[in-house]
Amino acid sequence: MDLNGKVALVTGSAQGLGRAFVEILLKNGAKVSLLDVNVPKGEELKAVFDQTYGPEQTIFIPCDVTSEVQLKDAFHKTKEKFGKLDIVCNNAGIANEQDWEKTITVNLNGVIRGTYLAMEIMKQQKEGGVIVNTASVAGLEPLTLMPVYTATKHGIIGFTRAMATASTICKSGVRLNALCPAFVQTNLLDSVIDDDQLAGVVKTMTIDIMKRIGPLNVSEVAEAFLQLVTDESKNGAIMKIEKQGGANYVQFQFNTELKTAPK
Ligand SMILES: NC(=O)C1=CN([C@@H]2O[C@H](COP(=O)(O)OP(=O)(O)OC[C@H]3O[C@@H](n4cnc5c(N)ncnc54)[C@H](O)[C@@H]3O)[C@@H](O)[C@H]2O)C=CC1
Ligand SMILES: CCC(=O)/C=C/C=C\C[C@@H](O)/C=C/C=C/C=C\[C@@H](O)CCCC(=O)O
Repeated sequence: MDLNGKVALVTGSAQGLGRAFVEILLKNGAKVSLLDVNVPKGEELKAVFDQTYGPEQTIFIPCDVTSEVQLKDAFHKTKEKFGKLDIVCNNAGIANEQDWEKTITVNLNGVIRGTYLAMEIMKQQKEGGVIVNTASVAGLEPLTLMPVYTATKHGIIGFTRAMATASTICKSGVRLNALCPAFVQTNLLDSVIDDDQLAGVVKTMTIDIMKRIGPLNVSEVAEAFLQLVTDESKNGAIMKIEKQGGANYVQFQFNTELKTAPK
């Protein structure tokens, strides 16, 4: 997929991975709708992008992905402003095991709602579209310290794979993928490490692991994101990216017996 003239929407785009995803989309010629609950940071970033890419290439929409009204409105405003929607990245996420219900509503409900809103628009477009949901390695292997965060990321992967299969069966023209980074140097990672609520011995163990495998930087993950967005042959693929191992597609074991029609 050539990104020139394409229209994208990224949630959680005011900083961290979301900001990096927006930047690589802009660099490749796309117009981008930035959604974030952090309005000052979002407006500040919009001003930066206006300088580099011109005011017409982006729009910033204050949006809390846990609000159905706000998310619907943001998708509507994006379609109204740019006329179409080709790429959606449901990226907004938090790691808060104390307020675990909020973690579920942001990380899982927000991705599910964003996916459905994107499908509604894209399936009516001749050119379809692509949805990339930001999961995590924690969606493939549990994080001892963050069981609820782990559950949300496992949920994103299962949901995305199911939607991708349904999209193929219905010939909707929409591709769906999930991106699973290992540790990435962002505010989220810093907040987890600095969280003194986390258990001592397990925290030390996990931080040792983090130091050993090394955090990725956001631009490394953004390159993997771009690969998923532009490769039109990969509907349903789940991509894992680690500091040492780089980016690889995850192989899942299918129980073929489950796939045969009932006797
Ligand atoms: N940092 C890491 O080690 C990894 C992060 N991830 C995932 O990447 C995604 C982005 O995380 P980071 O860039 O690391 O975090 P970050 O904290 O640097 O950025 C997250 C952005 O999402 C926004 N946000 C949070 N709640 C929101 C809500 N309810 N509505 C709208 N926006 C909201 C924040 O304001 C912030 O701008 C998350 O889904 C996270 O789970 C996945 C693997 C590793
Ligand atoms: C306190 C340490 C921690 O859990 C940090 C989490 C930070 C970011 C969120 C997440 O998206 C990153 C996950 C990265 C996982 C990488 C490798 C895992 O296999 C480590 C498993 C460590 C464990 O058993 O807890």
